[in-house]
Amino acid sequence: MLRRSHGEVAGDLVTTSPGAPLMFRPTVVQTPVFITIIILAWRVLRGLARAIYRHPIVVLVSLSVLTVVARYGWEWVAGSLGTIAVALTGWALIDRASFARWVGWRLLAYWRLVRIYRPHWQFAMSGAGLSRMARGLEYRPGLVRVVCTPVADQVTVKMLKGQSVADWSGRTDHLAHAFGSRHCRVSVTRAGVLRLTFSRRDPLAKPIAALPIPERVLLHAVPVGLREDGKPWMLKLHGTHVLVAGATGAGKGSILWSAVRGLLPAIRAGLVEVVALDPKLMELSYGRRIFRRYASTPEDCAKALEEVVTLMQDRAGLYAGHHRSHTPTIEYPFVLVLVDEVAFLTAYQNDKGLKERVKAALATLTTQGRSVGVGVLAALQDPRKEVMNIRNLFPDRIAMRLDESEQVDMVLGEGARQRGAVADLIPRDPANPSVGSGTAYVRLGTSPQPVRVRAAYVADSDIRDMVAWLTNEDEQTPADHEASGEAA
Ligand SMILES: Nc1ncnc2c1ncn2[C@@H]1O[C@H](COP(=O)(O)OP(=O)(O)OP(=O)(O)O)[C@@H](O)[C@H]1O
Repeated sequence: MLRRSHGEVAGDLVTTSPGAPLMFRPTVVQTPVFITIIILAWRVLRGLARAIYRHPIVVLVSLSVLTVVARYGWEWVAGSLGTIAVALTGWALIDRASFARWVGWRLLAYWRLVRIYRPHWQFAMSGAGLSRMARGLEYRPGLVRVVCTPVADQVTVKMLKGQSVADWSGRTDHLAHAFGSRHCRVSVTRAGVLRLTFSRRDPLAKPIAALPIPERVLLHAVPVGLREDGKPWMLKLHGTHVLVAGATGAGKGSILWSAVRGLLPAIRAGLVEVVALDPKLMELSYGRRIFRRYASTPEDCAKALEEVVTLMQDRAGLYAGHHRSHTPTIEYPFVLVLVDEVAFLTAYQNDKGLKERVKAALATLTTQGRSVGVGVLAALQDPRKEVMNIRNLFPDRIAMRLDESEQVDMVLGEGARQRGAVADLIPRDPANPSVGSGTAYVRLGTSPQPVRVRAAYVADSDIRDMVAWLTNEDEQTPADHEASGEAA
């Protein structure tokens, strides 16, 4: 039987504070030995079951090794392990990619789990203020699993009840340093479960050379660079409008030119037409032969925009009651309006009448152009409302290097900087313009979390090659690209 001895006032405790409460010794319950044994046995069994569930391969291999040792001796085990090592080395040499996918990254993930994440989890959680104390016990978020990709570790975490994503996204700096990484990113996988992405290697550290001209053009996924997870960064151009904001020298030109490069086969096939507005007379003039229409003076830019508005309205009239969306054809191609430094036309323009014409045309295109196959891709240095009051009409926005931290939320929306879009911290080196240039933060359609990306750098020689490729009739006929110029 359980024996109870009652709590009593701890008379031997001395306190100097007059208002101190009385201290009680807790009730002591003496547990019989057999109950203690049952509890211990239950814990051992539960631990074993958990080990088998969590690490079935490790348990299976250990049991197999022990069985072989018991039956045939150590020589057999050494021989088998040697054979397995030779087979794995051969696999790695013959097909590195499949070896990495099935074995390499899994082994690395296990190694990092037991060497880095598990040993440091308790201190990292309490240091970052993400564990909770209740009734003398510490409750920690659960470390569910670790997956390694070529560039990062993805750690799945079960949040404590009552925690929010904001609790975690405000602690990314603490977490990154606790686990020896430079960046940590938080994303939600399902209710109560988060994925922390710790980068091990930065695929965006070095400039990316111009991407190859694609064989097939998908207007909702034009390759323009790389994402921080090492995957291609695809830009949606059809059915949306894109605003690129970045300080001078941020590399806005590389996004504009990478987009044009990715569209080239469809331009050659006549399925896409580009109208380029280049009020600074610098960025786009080099490849003007690629564009259906090129304008540089403010008057000509306003005219070009109004021409596209007319085309858009004609199409809207034709489509009314027949189509609800646009599919590019040679007769009705997708029209991309490319604007370098849009504020030159909408804010810094002296001629008030011209300024209003440009603003009205841009507002009309960005509100009505999407469903009839007209898109706007505009670059801008200063994202403040006074400079660009129609920035919210651009559904997709890209924040390149910005001068002030407040500008990040102006571009990507409220809270984007807090969620990790530190566009104001993109490095710059006046002595080496390629440092950090082309790097940006974007929000992909599937998640509100900003993702770091870098556009490929399209040099002048690449633009020359693009013009030559476009005008070289021998290489491929436009018909070859008709099927590949399919749209969103
Ligand atoms: N993607 C990139 N990768 C590496 N370096 C780049 C990239 N884009 C641009 N650069 C470097 O940065 C310099 C400035 O780029 P760019 O002229 O495109 O900037 P910008 O944002 O258009 O500036 P501005 O608004 O002053 O015209 C380039 O000359 C080049 O050296």
